[in-house]
Amino acid sequence: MCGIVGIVGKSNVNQALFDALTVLQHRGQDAAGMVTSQGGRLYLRKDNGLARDVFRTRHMKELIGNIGIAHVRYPTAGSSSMAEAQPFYVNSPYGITLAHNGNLTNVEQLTKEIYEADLRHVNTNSDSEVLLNVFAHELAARNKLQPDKEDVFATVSRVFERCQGGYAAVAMITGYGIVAFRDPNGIRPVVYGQRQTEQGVEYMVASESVALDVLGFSLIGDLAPGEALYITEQGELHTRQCAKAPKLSPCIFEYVYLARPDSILDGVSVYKARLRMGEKLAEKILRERPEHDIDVVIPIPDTSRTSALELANILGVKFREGFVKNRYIGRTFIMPGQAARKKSVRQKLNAIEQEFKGKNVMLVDDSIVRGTTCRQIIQMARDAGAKNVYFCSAAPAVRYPNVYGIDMPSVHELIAHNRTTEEVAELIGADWLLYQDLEDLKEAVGGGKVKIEQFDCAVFDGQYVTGDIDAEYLQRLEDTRNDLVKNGAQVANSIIELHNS
Ligand SMILES: O=P(O)(O)OC[C@H]1O[C@H](OP(=O)(O)OP(=O)(O)O)[C@H](O)[C@@H]1O
Ligand SMILES: NC(=O)CC[C@H](N)C(=O)O
Ligand SMILES: [Mg+2]
Repeated sequence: MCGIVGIVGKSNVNQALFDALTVLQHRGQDAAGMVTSQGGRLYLRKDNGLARDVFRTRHMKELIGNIGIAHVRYPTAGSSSMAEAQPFYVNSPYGITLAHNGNLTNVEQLTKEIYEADLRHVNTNSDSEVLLNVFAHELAARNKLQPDKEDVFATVSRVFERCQGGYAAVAMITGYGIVAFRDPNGIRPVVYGQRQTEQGVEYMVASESVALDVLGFSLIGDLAPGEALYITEQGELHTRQCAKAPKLSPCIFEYVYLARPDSILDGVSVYKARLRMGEKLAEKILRERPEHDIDVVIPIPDTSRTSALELANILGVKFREGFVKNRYIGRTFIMPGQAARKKSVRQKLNAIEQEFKGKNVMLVDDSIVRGTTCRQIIQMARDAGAKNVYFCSAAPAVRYPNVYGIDMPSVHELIAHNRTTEEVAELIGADWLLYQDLEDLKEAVGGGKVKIEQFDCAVFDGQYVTGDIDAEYLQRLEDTRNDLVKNGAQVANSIIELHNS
C-alpha cells in the first residue's frame, strides 16, 4: 500500500507534490520519489527514506514544472533497494514515468513476455517497473507521433488485459499529460479532485482523499474499478471505463489499518467505518460476556483509537489513554524486518501506570497480524500492574497471505495461522481474546449510507478476488519473500534510468 499522487497545475507543482507525500507518508516509509516535467525535460529525485529526508532544498529547486507525479514506498515486491524507489522511467515512447500502489500477481509471465515478445529491458525485481513497461509497450504499439486520449485509453485497456493483481497507478507521458488507472477489481484506492487558482483549474490524483483536503483540492470522486483518467498538460480532464468486466472489490484492510481515518474511500468515511467496527465489537462482547468485568478500555495507538472509543461508548465503560506514543517513531507494521518491528514497539509505546494498576483492562487494536505489537503491549500492561488483561481486535484473525500490495507474504509469520482464538490468546498472554467477525467487519465498512457489496478480504478468508492465486503461487511467494530471505536480499543497486538530482 504505497502512496501515489499526480498533479497537473498552473505553476510549479513540486511543493504541492511534496506536501501530498507527507500526508500519504503513513502508506509507505521506506522510499520516496518525485518527477516533474517542463519543456519536454524530466526532473527526478528519489531515494530510500521518508519524504522529508529525501527532498532537500537543493533537490526541490531542481524539480521544476507544472506537472508531476510522486510516490512513497512500502516494498511488497523485489527488494528495499533504492533502485526500486519510484517513479520508474522508460525513455520510449515519449518518455514515461510511473508510480504504482499494489502488486501484480502475474509478474513472472509478464517479465518473460516483456523481454521475449516486447523486446524491452527491465532492470530491477520491482513489479512496478514491469507495469510501466507493459504500459509503454502498449502505448508504443499505437504507433502515433502524437498520442490522443483514444490512444491513452486503448493502452489502459490493454494493460487491464495483460496485468493481473491489485494496481492503482499514475503515469506521466512527457509533453502530453498524466494518466491514472485502477485495476478492474478496484482493490487499491484512487481519488481525484480539482482546485481553482487565478491561472485556472488544477487537477490532482492521489491514493487517499486526505491528500486532496490538505492541499485545498475538492474531491471529484474515486476512480471506479477499471476506470482510467487522462489529464492533458493543457488541463483537460477525460475519464473512461476501460475494463471489460469491472467489479468493485476494494481491499477491506484499507479501512481497518492502511488508510488515514480522515479519508473517504469509495464514498465511505474511514473514520465512520472504524466507529462502526467498534460498535460491532462491543455488541459481540455484550453477546459473549454480558456480565463482563471490564473496568477500562484502552486503545493501542494509533490506528485503533477510533474503534476503541466507540467500543467504550457502547459498553458504557471508561475510555482511557493508557499508552503514550512517541510521535517520532513511524508505523511498526510496515517496517521491513521483524527485528526492527519488534524493537520499535517498545520505543514507540509507553504505559501510564495509573490506568492499569489493579484493573481489568480491555486493550483494543485494529488488527493482530504477526502479533509483534500485542505480545509486548500485554506484557507492558501486566508490568504496569493490570489485574486482568483482555484484548480485542477490530478485525478478524489474519490467517492468509496478502498478494495485492500488503507485505504479508508468509502464512508462518501470521500468529493466527492454523491456530484457534484460544491458542493465540495463550501465545500473546491475554486472559481473554476476542476478534471481530468477518460479516460484522464487512457490514461496518460496506453497510453504511454508501453500500459496498464485495471486498477483497483474502487475509481473513483466503478468497482471492482475482481468481488466479493457487497454493503453488502462495508457496512461491512464501519462499521468495519471507523475512529471512528479505533480510539477505538487500543488494545495493544504483538507478539505471533518469539522472537523479
Ligand atoms: O500484529 P502486528 O504484526 O504487530 O501488526 C498489527 C499492529 O501493527 C499496526 O500498528 P502500527 O504500529 O504499524 O501503526 P499505527 O501506529 O498506525 O497503529 C496495527 O495498527 C497493529 O497495532
Ligand atoms: N505497497 C505497494 O503498493 C508496493 C508497490 C510495489 N509492488 C513495490 O513493491 O514497490
Ligand atoms: Mg497499531
